[in-house]
Amino acid sequence: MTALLSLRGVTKRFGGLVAVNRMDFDVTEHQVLGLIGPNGSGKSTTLNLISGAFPLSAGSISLRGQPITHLQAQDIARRGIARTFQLVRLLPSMTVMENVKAGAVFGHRRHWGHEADAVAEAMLEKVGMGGRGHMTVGQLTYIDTKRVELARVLAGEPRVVLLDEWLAGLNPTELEEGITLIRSLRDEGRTVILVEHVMDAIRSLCDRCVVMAAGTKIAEGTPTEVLSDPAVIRAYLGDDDA
Ligand SMILES: Nc1ncnc2c1ncn2[C@@H]1O[C@H](COP(=O)(O)OP(=O)(O)OP(=O)(O)O)[C@@H](O)[C@H]1O
Repeated sequence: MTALLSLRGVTKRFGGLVAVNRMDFDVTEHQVLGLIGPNGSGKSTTLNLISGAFPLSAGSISLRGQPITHLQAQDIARRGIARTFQLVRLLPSMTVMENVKAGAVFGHRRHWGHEADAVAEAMLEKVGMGGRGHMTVGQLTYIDTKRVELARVLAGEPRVVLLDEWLAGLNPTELEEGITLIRSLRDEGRTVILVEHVMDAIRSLCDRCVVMAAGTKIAEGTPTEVLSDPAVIRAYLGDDDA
């Protein structure tokens, strides 16, 4: 299958620290790729490189064979790559509806006026926040801020959705709902890259996984393959415990 998104030799240095070291991987259409690894292994930085938040130190990233390596974050979003953040980023002075509409206006497929309203309503409904568009961000619970952030991302109709620990901190019922929601994104044709520590979610959602440790890819395969790989187990447990 042809790659939708490809990373080749992607490297990010912060001073003397190599946070991401020559990462190579492909994601195809309709795929959920799990990007996993211990804390500090470079997963969020990899998402930041894909979404254009940070410039690459070396390597290249392409979307449908077109280089996006040197594009600004807003241009990458316009091409159809959108992300959520580990620490949810919503505009606190705006209502839920206004936040989601911003996603519709500035996303991949731009919607204006009534059309933006309709898209925002539909996305709020999709994430279980229907009818709550009038609320302010300050009134929301933690899980609801996550839902609204996802609605904002989806309102831009991205082809590739980058989820940075979107399932973290959810209770078991919310987790089930979250997993169902992410699965529905793939079913409607989107490609998802999931940075996640919740292994049940990785097992039930991901077609493939890339495992990082200390900035480097140490394994790639199905969740079952990588989670039984001794190098992966060692990376999670540490050498002393393995
Ligand atoms: N803006 C930055 N400036 C300097 N160092 C950074 C920056 N962002 C990340 N790092 C460092 O890069 C390394 C990789 O961090 P990153 O957040 O990508 O890891 P992660 O795998 O997402 O971790 P976690 O699972 O804990 O979120 C860490 O050593 C981190 O301290």
